[in-house]
Amino acid sequence: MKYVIGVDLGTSAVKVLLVDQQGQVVAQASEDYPLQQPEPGYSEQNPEDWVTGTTTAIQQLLANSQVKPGEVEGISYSGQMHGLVLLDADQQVLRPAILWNDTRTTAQTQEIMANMGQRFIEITRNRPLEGFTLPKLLWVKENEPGIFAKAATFVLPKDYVRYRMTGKINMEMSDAAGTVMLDIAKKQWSDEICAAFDLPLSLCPPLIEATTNVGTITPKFAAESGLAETTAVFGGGADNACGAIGAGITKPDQAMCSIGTSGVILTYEPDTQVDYHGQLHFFNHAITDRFYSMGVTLAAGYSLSWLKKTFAPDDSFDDFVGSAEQSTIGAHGLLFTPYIVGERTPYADAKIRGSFIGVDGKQVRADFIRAVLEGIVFSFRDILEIYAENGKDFKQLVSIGGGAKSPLWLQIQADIFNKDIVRLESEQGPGMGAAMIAAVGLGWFANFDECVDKFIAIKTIYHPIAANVARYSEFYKVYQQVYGQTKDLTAQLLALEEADQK
Ligand SMILES: Nc1ncnc2c1ncn2[C@@H]1O[C@H](COP(=O)(O)OP(=O)(O)O)[C@@H](O)[C@H]1O
Ligand SMILES: O=C(CO)[C@@H](O)[C@H](O)COP(=O)(O)O
Repeated sequence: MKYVIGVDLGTSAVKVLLVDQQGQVVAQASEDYPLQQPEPGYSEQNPEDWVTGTTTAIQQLLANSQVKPGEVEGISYSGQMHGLVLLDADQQVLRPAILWNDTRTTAQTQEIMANMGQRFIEITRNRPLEGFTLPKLLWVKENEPGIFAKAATFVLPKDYVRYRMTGKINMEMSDAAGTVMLDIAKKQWSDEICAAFDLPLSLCPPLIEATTNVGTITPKFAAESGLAETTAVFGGGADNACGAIGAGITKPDQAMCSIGTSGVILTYEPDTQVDYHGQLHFFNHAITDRFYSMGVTLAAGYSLSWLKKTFAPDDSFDDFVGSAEQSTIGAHGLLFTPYIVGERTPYADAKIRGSFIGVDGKQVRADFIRAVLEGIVFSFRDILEIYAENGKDFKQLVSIGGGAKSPLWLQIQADIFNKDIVRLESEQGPGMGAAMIAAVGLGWFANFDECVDKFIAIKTIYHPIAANVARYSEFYKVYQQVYGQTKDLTAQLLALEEADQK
């Protein structure tokens, strides 16, 4: 038998999948790691935790499956995007990684627009948001000059893990797009952007495609993980690009809804013709020479995890989420906005914070859980509205990520979007996408479409219920007003809190 491994380097955990040639998940394992938030708006992880977690998860995977290491023909990766890993000339990590949901870089995003303006958007096809990598590099340059002076190169989270498994430093294209230092149409580092911010081009590592075979596992990593030294290693992709492949989003008019730590509505783009003027993110796909656009809710699964950790740490996730059945549509008049770490789409606003609106003495815990589930999906509806304004209407969305485990949440998606929601056999889209990259890289399939036909299977389709759709559209009208009416209030509260921390 022959197998591939997909490594999904998420924000909350690394998840590894062992997949056979029929696309069956033979075994899976995962390892959690911590997130450090030393100051408001900061979000960091220790790259060593990713390597240790991946090593342990692979050991468990091989032990659980009884598969012989030599039968694992290939391995590839899906990685949380944008995180800055700075390396010195000896490839040593210089500081903790600054993650995608770290919003300390508002000043640098403003600097970028002031310096390059529209030209920046033309090259990168994105606005310079706090989460992207370039503002993080500039933050280190300005605030930690001693560290920056030692930096020889930088990589992204999954590229670092791949380096530790192979000894080769590269950056893969779909992730490189999320640095906003790439000319995404030319697929080259932008010397214009590097020059504008006085960054040496030598900082930017060599680019590879998702399916590029970068070599095999080093003897050291083989000894630590139990993998064979013969296993071929492929570039991998940004987690949303991999999620799209794992959800079978390989053609126009298909769309995905992902609830991981962040939340994403994404569609495939065949070329660079469409222009969302930076309102949506626009990146190179893990499918060579193709693209995707997406809107991002910064705290989707994270809002729910925060609620559970804070108020019900001992409940199981299934029980906690399931208890929202005891509430009703609109959570007895309670609305939640999921801006608990700021927002990206449709409001590029690092200072906004979340709200519960309509708190009433009659409400119970189930209403608060329900309001959080609904508020997250309302924020996705905001993204779908941008697509609709640009003439894109999707018949159905494929739902993936940890949030797709909940039948209640899937029905809420169908009702708030008024669209069919597809649940797949495996909700682990990014990990499956990573395994599919290895399968295509190995030549098991001529292209991703062939691999999708073999590997992806629908489990259930959730259809919108007309009465629920009508009721939710009334609540959505109120939800749409909350951002404007809470923006100043939450900014004042944040300023008071920040002053208190100093
Ligand atoms: N049983 C469940 N039902 C609904 N949502 C869940 C469940 N378990 C976890 N989640 C949500 O899934 C999120 C994690 O999803 P995952 O795709 O693993 O994220 P990441 O890739 O960012 O680590 C959590 O933040 C949580 O809100
Ligand atoms: O910043 C983005 C996309 O631009 C996030 O989607 C990250 O890529 C993290 O993903 P998850 O950990 O939520 O899967």
